[in-house]
Amino acid sequence: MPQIEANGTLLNYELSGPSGAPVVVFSNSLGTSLAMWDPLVPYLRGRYRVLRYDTRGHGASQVRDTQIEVADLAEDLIGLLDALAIPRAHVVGLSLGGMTGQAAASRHPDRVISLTLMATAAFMPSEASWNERAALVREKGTAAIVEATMTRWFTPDFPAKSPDAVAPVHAQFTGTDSAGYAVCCNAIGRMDLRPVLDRITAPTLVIAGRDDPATPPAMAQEICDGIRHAELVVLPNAAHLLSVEQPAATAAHLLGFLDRHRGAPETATGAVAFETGLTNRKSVLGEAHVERSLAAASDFAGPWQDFITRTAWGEVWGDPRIPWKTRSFVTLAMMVALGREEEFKLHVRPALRNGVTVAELQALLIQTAIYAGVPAANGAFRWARDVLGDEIA
Ligand SMILES: O=C(O)CC1=CCC(=O)O1
Repeated sequence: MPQIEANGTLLNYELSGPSGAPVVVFSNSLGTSLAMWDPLVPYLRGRYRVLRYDTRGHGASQVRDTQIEVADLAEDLIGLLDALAIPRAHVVGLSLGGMTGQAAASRHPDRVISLTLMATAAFMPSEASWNERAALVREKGTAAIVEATMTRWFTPDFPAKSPDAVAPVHAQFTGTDSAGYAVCCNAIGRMDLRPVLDRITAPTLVIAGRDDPATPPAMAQEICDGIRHAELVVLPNAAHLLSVEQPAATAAHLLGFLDRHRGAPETATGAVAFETGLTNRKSVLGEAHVERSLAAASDFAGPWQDFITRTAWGEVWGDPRIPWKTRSFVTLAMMVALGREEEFKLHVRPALRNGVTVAELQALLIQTAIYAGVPAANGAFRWARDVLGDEIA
């Protein structure tokens, strides 16, 4: 993943999605990385251009062991938009990321199309307790507090029920640099964003986890009360890391909100440059496959590759009115109905990358039996097994 200098700090970031679509920038929580958004991002693929980055001192971004304030983290976010020549974006942040979002939206209202604040607070006392936590982590590392943290971040039954969702978060936490974590704790301890909330003009969605002991719904209500155009959603069966514990519900609220404040015309993309199509094609089908296809194209097939890249991948997959997850469903269903084994197999893994789950794939193939016939569905189950093997057992 690339690094870029933003506000004097090297930030690790990832930018993907149709180049004409509005940008949604995601800011992570304390002790995680941009990978914390993995369960949520597939819901947006193809409909929005997703920018995620590691907060400084986290993930693969630069660690700077100097005193900072939450305002500095906000300037990092704005600096990242500057460095990538993005004039305005939808800003989404969870916990520390939500504090960064509040600070960014109050300091730079003209850069924020909309603001989504998840499991966060404008004020989180006490300073002394944050300084104690910072000192403990400096001395013993994040591993010393990881179990207590996971207890706050997820509802009691979730880790046993969904170990695959919790394991990456656990690893991100223990992999976080001690100094990077500690300076952010000190900044949270000193933070009080309550007096600047009324400077936020962007429409704001605040999402709280009903069972979050770290930033309970009362803190979300306090934010809502301070912002002019804010709406509150309290998610059941969710603690602090609500986008990991309840990705589908979180995505439904987020997408509904973003779509209402989209900030881009709802029109087809029309003629687009080859480069735009190439970006989408690689993003969906994978870089290696696309490079192989282009390299294998002779003088005879070259113009065909060019046509497919510009039209199928630029104009059609690049039209943000239909999310890539939906396009994957439709493509797979059409390939079953037409009996196109090669193209079906090509689209199975991209569909999973676009957020289709194995359970949804199974349901889709059963549905094809109704509309395309039992033999077609029968073949498709075999093709899916050929591609996914043990993964679908
Ligand atoms: O560490 C926690 O449990 C709560 C928290 C505060 C800021 C953040 O990002 O997480």
